[in-house]
Amino acid sequence: MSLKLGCIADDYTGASDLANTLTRQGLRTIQTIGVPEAGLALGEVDAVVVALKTRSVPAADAVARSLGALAWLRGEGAGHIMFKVCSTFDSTDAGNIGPVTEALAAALDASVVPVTPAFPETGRTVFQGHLFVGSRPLHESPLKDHPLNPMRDSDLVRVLARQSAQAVGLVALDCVERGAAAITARLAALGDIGVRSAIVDAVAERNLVSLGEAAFAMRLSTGASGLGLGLARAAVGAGQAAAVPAWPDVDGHAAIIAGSCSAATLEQIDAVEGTLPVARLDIDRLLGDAGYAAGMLAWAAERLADGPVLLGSSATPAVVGRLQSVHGAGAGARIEAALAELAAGLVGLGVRRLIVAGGETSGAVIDRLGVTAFEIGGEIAPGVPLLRSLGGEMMLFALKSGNFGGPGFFRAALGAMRTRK
Ligand SMILES: Nc1ncnc2c1ncn2[C@@H]1O[C@H](COP(=O)(O)OP(=O)(O)O)[C@@H](O)[C@H]1O
Ligand SMILES: O=C(O)[C@@H](O)C(=O)COP(=O)(O)O
Repeated sequence: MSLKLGCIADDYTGASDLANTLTRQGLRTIQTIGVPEAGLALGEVDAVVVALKTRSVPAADAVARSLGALAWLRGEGAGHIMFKVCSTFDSTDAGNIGPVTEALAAALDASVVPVTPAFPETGRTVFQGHLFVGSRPLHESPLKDHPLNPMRDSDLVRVLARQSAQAVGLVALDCVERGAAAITARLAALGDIGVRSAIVDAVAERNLVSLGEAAFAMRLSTGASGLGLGLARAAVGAGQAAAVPAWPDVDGHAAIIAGSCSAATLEQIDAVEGTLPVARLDIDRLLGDAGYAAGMLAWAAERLADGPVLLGSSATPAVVGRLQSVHGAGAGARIEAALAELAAGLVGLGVRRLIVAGGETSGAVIDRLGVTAFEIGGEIAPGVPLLRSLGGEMMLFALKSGNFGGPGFFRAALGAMRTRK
């Protein structure tokens, strides 16, 4: 069976966010972790989201892995390829959104690539090429303090140009409001003057539906879940019922691992403190004391039979800054690895329902646990679905983008996983 849509996501929470959007629009969607091993039975699916952990790796690695995913998706007959990036455009001047978009475009012989991180449902809108998070421009939002990709420029044409070899243009809102044909014409005109990728404004779902119609007729597009909504609408047509599977209960303990330092996650941790056991990890000891993690697992083991526990490295920008100056630029990757070991320890203690906060953190945890693919369940919060692992022992997951979800997210996720306490 040919795929209507083949997607390459630059992190695992982003992949589940997109898979959630496609599923809600009626596309039967599977999320795989990396390029699947030969022999994975895809079943009857319309879309596959290949999750990579390429947002913060060197650009050459991100390009090579993305091209590997592209080759596999083309082998499955994918009609349109979407490169899923963060709705806050998380990246550095060295990449990886520009280099990967250009490499995919070259491989597909695509003309101009439309690019938009707009996702109005979660407050991300793009106007005159400038990205807003809620009412604030990106560079004034909490993303300015991200531990790995601090976002200090809201002008996405400028941001993308700095990481692209070829010219970047803009499809402004006045054109987008005129609909799909106008967008197509503007992209063609930009292509004629040598532009190879273009930021597309979008402030409302209707803009994304128009863009999706224009983009679906092309070979490649780059964006966040809002673009996925538009593409899915073009693929299935409006009004398709979202299929939410009814899954049998999964036995086993429940736990939360938090590695995101985003403002939303910090608030979510505060919200459950006092209602369930919360361990705010001592990062100096986590990175420097070989016995510390075993001690934290013993702490969890004493409590899991009574209900969910949370272990988190999450900290405020001031604390993150101090830890980075003490432990160096590799602190984030080392913390991710330590959290992944803790997650494996928790699974060893019988945890089968696991919530992970943070995109890079989720990548490290899911890789460590060896999960290879997910089915998509009900939506817990915009951009965050319930996931069920495919193959191996069945577990339920929620991989939460650091910035997503309201203060009550963890309770909502535990409820969706049917935990009793
Ligand atoms: N206390 C801390 N100090 C410094 N870095 C941290 C701390 N806790 C977590 N990190 C790192 O910050 C990064 C958070 O990124 P990520 O997990 O993608 O979260 P988000 O979804 O909020 O972007 C990870 O590399 C993580 O290991
Ligand atoms: O598009 C989004 O905002 C998310 O899907 C996403 O990619 C978030 O990344 P993390 O904040 O690193 O989880």
